[in-house]
Amino acid sequence: MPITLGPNRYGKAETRVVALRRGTDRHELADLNVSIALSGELADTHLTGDNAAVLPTDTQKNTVFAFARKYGIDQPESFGLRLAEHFVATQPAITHARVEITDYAWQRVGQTGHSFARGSQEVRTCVVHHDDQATHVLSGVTDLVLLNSTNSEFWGYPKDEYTTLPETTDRILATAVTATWRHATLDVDWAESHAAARHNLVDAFTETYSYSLQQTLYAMGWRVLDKQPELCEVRMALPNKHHFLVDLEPFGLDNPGEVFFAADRPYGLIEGTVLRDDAPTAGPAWE
Ligand SMILES: O=c1[nH]c(=O)c2[nH]c(=O)[nH]c2[nH]1
Repeated sequence: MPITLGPNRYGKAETRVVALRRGTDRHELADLNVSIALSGELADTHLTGDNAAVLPTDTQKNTVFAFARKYGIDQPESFGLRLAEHFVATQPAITHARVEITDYAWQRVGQTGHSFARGSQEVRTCVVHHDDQATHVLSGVTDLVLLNSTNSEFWGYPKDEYTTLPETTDRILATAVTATWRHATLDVDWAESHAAARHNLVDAFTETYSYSLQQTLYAMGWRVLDKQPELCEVRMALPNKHHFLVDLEPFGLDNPGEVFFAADRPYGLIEGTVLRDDAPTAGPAWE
């Protein structure tokens, strides 16, 4: 039976780089987690152990640190593009580079110019795919935790012999947004575009009177695409962070929607894509 090598890629995952700009007393801090995956003509190392085409993952890690020093880290997207283009341009066997970056935001605290605090779990994300055919950039956010304490209903769903969930016309709607959006062009102000997308997601969440988290998901993706012509597709995963009304009757107390049990699992997971009809093809962007 013939057996062949299938798709493969390799690279250094999760290089944690912190870069300080000390130009003035007001330091700039970038804190990234960078994962590189290279692919191309890599059959030999798999089939015979010939490493002539295998730039060590250790070298890839060193390149991240060297580029942080040489070029600084401005936006994760521009740093990712620089790395992806470098590996494809300098390694003859490498035809495709994927660089994934998580950007941990630090907020300034105090008046020193050199003091920072990490607040929420929220992180900024980006993925760059680069080969000689095309370059794709995805940007996003994970763990953006949002809650509406009213303006959410859930009813009208099918009921079978296993259904116990009561219909509700007033509930808490809470989620931790993972959203990723695809850029239709590379001519983008990355910082501005990211801030706008986050803002549009939050606005749509807060302003939508919701009959389901699915409806809210679509409204969020729609708002981003409606306001941002540079983007063509938004993918989201929204866990439904259930808040169950606690029965306080055994204690002789009523509970008019004021005391909840915040369950952490299981949770409903609502996932979906919103995209323009004329979105350019995604190619390997989501791989
Ligand atoms: O917004 C919701 N969508 C669902 O699909 C669902 N299922 C469920 O039990 N509660 C909810 N809420």
